Amino acid sequence: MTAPYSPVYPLVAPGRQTPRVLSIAGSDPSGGAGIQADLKSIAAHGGYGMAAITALTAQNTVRVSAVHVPPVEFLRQQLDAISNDIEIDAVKIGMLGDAAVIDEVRSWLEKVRPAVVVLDPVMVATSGDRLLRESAEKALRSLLPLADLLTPNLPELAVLLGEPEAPDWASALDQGKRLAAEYGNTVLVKGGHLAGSGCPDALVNTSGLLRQDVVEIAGPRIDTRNSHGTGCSLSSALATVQVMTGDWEASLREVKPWLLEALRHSGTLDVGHGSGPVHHFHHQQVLRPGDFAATLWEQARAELDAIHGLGFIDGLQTGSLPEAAFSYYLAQDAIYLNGYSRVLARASALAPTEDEQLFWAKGSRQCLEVESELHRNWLSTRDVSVTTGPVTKSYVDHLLACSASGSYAVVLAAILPCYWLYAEVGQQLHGSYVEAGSPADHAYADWLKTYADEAFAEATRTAIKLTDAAALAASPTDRAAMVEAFAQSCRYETAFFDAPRMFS
Ligand SMILES: Nc1ncnc2c1ncn2[C@@H]1O[C@H](COP(=O)(O)OP(=O)(O)OP(=O)(O)O)[C@@H](O)[C@H]1O
Ligand SMILES: Cc1ncc(COP(=O)(O)O)c(N)n1
Repeated sequence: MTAPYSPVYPLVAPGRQTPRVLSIAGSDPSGGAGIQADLKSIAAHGGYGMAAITALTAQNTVRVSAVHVPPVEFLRQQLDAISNDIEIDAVKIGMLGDAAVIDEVRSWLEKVRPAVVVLDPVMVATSGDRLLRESAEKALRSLLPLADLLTPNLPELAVLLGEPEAPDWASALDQGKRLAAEYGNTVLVKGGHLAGSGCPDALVNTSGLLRQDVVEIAGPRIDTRNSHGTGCSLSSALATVQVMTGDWEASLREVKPWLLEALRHSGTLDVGHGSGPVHHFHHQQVLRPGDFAATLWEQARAELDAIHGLGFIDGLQTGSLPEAAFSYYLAQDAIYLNGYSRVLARASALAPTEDEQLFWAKGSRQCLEVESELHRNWLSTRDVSVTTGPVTKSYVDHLLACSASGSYAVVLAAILPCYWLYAEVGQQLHGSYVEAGSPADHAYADWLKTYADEAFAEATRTAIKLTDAAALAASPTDRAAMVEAFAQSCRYETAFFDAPRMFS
């Protein structure tokens, strides 16, 4: 008899695609903590969120002004309504309020036995207001054995052990080990309440469930006061991801970087005057027209500062630039324009509309016209080498590589700095020449006059607009490649202006 076929490697990833996650917690009407944070966090990790409300709070980012705990019979009705109909993959428990609520949740857990239970033993809000009656702390301890993962912050860890709060990370880990051993589950020790530049978290389990008793995951401390709801968001995210990975360490490794970004982007939400919420959906931000160009401009501006600090630009402005340096620059520019023209032609070939196709084709043609103009009017009268310089070669190679392997959007991002930085530098140089009274005896007067070309400024505005529009239509991966291609071209622009320094 042949053995039933079983694949060597699972063809389908383990775990559910859309975990059904229930939050049993309090309501925060300001949306930063409690069930509101849990539902956002569950959704942000691809779960289907549900919520049974234990308590209603009146709170905002500054304080909790009132707490109302509805009759526990109603909590039982909520929990039964859910579990009588829906299979629950994971439960996250947050604010419980009082001992009667705890007892109700315990008897429901004993009956339903969900596969994943994460208990965040919420006691005191970030604002300092109590969310669990002191008299209920003993009852809370009786709930701990029913959880797979406990996520106390340092003051809560201390209360659960009946000890003073850990003064440092080493003692916190020690307390975590004792709590894990006492209740036979995994404890997440969180570094949020400690000082220092790092903010570590550690999973602790003393019964061999993890690869070692303490698995620490380091992380930076984000400089923000917006930490309202981090504990809620973290515990519900872990419950969700655990259904998919079945491994606490893998889950924490996925969730922690997300939480860090959620903290980093919290300021953009601009919610409240106190400790604001984190940005749960920072990774799904909608890009509006102009946003991407604004991001690129931040990079370009930094590069412009570098360009304006170059001896070449100063020499061109004052007229003190050695003739040999200027000639070298012109010769390299002519070589560059030939390669650049080919890349613009590639953009034209990839363009999604006829207008765009025409725009880039026109640009490509103009490059060749400017190249021959450089030879006719400037280079024919000078004794200058026509060898391709190293910077010119690298810059053109970078552009050709982007045009060979990149999408339309990436090609545009690589092309753009030549328009944008050149237009900005040109405007500035021309402006200071005019400000100085347009001196006719300036060594580079004829050249500086060419910089005031409004047609080129207009073409630059169009190139920026088209790149921004291409970014809106691009995938996040392509957008990241655009940023990289743009940054690289910016660096080459600076290097290009700096290359003639060997003649100075
Ligand atoms: N400033 C910060 N920078 C980076 N991570 C942080 C910061 N503050 C908190 N965290 C992280 O947020 C999570 C929650 O940690 P914390 O110790 O603040 O728990 P908590 O007090 O239960 O949260 P809450 O503020 O919601 O009550 C942990 O993963 C912690 O590392
Ligand atoms: C309903 C509810 N649940 C939990 C918290 C704790 O969150 P934080 O400590 O960030 O205030 C809260 N403030 N409100």
